[in-house]
Order: sequence, then C-alpha cells, then structure tokens
Amino acid sequence: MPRKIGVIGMGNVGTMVVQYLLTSGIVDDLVIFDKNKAKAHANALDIRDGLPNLPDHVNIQENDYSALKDADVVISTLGDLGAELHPKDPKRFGDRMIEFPLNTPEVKSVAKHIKVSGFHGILIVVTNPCDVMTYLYQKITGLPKNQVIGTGTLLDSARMKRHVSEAFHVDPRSVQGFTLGEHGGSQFIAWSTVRVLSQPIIPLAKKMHVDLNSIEQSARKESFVVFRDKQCTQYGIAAAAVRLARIIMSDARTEIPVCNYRDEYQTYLSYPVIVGQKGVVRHVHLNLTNEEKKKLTHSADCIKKDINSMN
Ligand SMILES: NC(=O)c1ccc[n+]([C@@H]2O[C@H](COP(=O)([O-])OP(=O)(O)OC[C@H]3O[C@@H](n4cnc5c(N)ncnc54)[C@H](O)[C@@H]3O)[C@@H](O)[C@H]2O)c1
Repeated sequence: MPRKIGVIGMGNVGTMVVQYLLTSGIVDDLVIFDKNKAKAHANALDIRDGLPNLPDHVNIQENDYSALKDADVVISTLGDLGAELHPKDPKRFGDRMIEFPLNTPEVKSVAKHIKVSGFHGILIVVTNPCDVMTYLYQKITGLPKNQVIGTGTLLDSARMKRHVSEAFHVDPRSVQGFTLGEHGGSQFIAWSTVRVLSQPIIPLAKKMHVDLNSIEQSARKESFVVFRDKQCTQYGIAAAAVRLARIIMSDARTEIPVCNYRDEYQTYLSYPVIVGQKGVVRHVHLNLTNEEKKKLTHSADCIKKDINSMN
C-alpha cells in the first residue's frame, strides 16, 4: 500500500512541512490543499519540478478531499498569519489568539470535508490556537480522540531543549523533559521532568550556577524574536510536525509531548503520551511537583475557557 499524507494550507509552515516530507522517505502519495486554488496548483507544479532531483519519487495531488479516504496522516497547517502580522492593535503583534475567530470557520469547513472523505487515519493539528483547533477538528470529524493530535508544546519543548543544551554545552537531543500545558501563554517548563548529563536538572543547575528562570524567559522571548524578525516561524514547527508524522507512519511508539485529550483535565492539552500508528496508544503519568500540578490545572482552565467561548 502506498503511504499517503495530506497537508492542508500551503503557507510558510505547510510548504516547509512538504519540503521535509519530500526528503523524508516516509511518503509515496502527497495530497496538498490550499483554499487559494492557484497557490495550491503553483505549489504542486513547483514540487513536481523538484522531483527529478530528489532521491525518492512522490505522487502529488492537489485540492482533492476524496483522496484522503485512504490517507495515513493529514496535517493541518491552514491559517492566516497576516492577521497576526498586521493586527488592528499593534500591541497584539504576534498574538496567536488573533487567528482564533478567523481560523474557526476554516477549520469547521475543512473538518467537514475530511469527515465526508471517509478519512480514518491520524490528524495532526498545527493551526493556531493549537489546543482549541485540535478540539474543534476532533469534534467535527468525529474521529476518536486518540486519532486527533495537536503539535502543542512539542515545539516549545524543543525550544527548551535548545536553551538547556546551550547552557550545558550538549546536543539538544541529549536533553530530556517537557514543556506542558497550552501552546500559548500559560505553558510552562516542568523542570522536575528535565534531565541533562544524565541528572535531574534542578540540583545540577544549582551546582553549576545555571539560572533556570532566565532559560525559561529566553525560550519564550526568542520565539517572538523569530516571529518579529522573519515574520513567521517555520523550520522548528515543520520539524516537529514531520517528526510526529514519522512516528505515526513507522508505528514507533515514542514518548512525546503533544496536545492530546486528557480525561482528568477534561480537555486537550500538551502532556507526554506514547504515539504509534493508531495515534495516542498509551497515556503516561508524570510525578509533577504540587506547583507544576497547579500550573497545569491553570493551563487547562485557560484552554477550556477559550473552547467555551466558541460554543
Ligand atoms: N502550533 C505551532 O506551534 C505553530 C507554529 C507556527 C505556526 N503555527 C500556525 O500554523 C498556521 C499556518 O502558519 P503559516 O505561517 O503557514 O500561515 P500562512 O498565512 O503563511 O499560510 C496559511 C495558509 O493556509 C491557507 N488556508 C487558509 N484557510 C484554508 C482552508 N480553509 N483550506 C485550505 N487552505 C487554507 C491560506 O490560503 C494560506 O496559504 C497558523 O495558524 C500559525 O499560527 C502554529
């Protein structure tokens, strides 16, 4: 069976996701979508122009929802970044909640098409606000909750790992641990989960005079620097989305912090889970501190408030 992936939205993020997929060797059939039909077509032509010089052949289709019937994975990268770049109130520059009222009708419409197509694979949601849009996709497609996953704090956890790696002079892949909660303002680094140099980071940071608060602040601030100075973020999020797709396609059963439905919080939020071909295949339990538990409850409340404001 050819391995099939759909990517919805050919903007900064969607095109970068496509680029990584084309060189990943994990896909045979790629279906791309954009509501701007000319843009979708132009991207399909441009991708085909790349194929003669790429190691793997990939079949390209465009804007055909019926093709998703037998897709393994669909990745939603639709959005309206222009609204974040040019807000009416300049103080709201880069505020992902600006996209909330704009992306809601788009996601509702796309989710209906996905449902009608008979798609029964795993849906990965990048579209912001990520937690709310993940909830909305699941509600409208009617797919089981474990089959609808947001990238959530996978990107934020990567940012944390990079900053920790720079402070301790190690490869970021040698840092373990998680940023939890909302992909938004109430997210937090659960320092009790972070390990580096094979040790829990809190005592190690004390010993080595590394300031964890300033690491957390820099990790937050720098995402806005990227957005301000290049008017989008794309490499980091595309790497996160394609890693998640790869885990699913290869049934890797990897522990990964993504936006998933947690019964105890009655909402989608980011918390590590085991992901495989069927989506979330197992929940895990972290031994968080009381302070971290409070932060996670607060983050869940923020997400639920946004979801309720939509109903
Ligand atoms: N979750 C994360 O960590 C994360 C990180 C970066 C960006 N994002 C989000 O990803 C989304 C995409 O970002 P971007 O920079 O690529 O935006 P962009 O504005 O460059 O591109 C969005 C594309 O989606 C298309 N689109 C909109 N509605 C559509 C629909 N109904 N069907 C098909 N296509 C549709 C637009 O025509 C556009 O080409 C945004 O919501 C952004 O906030 C999320």
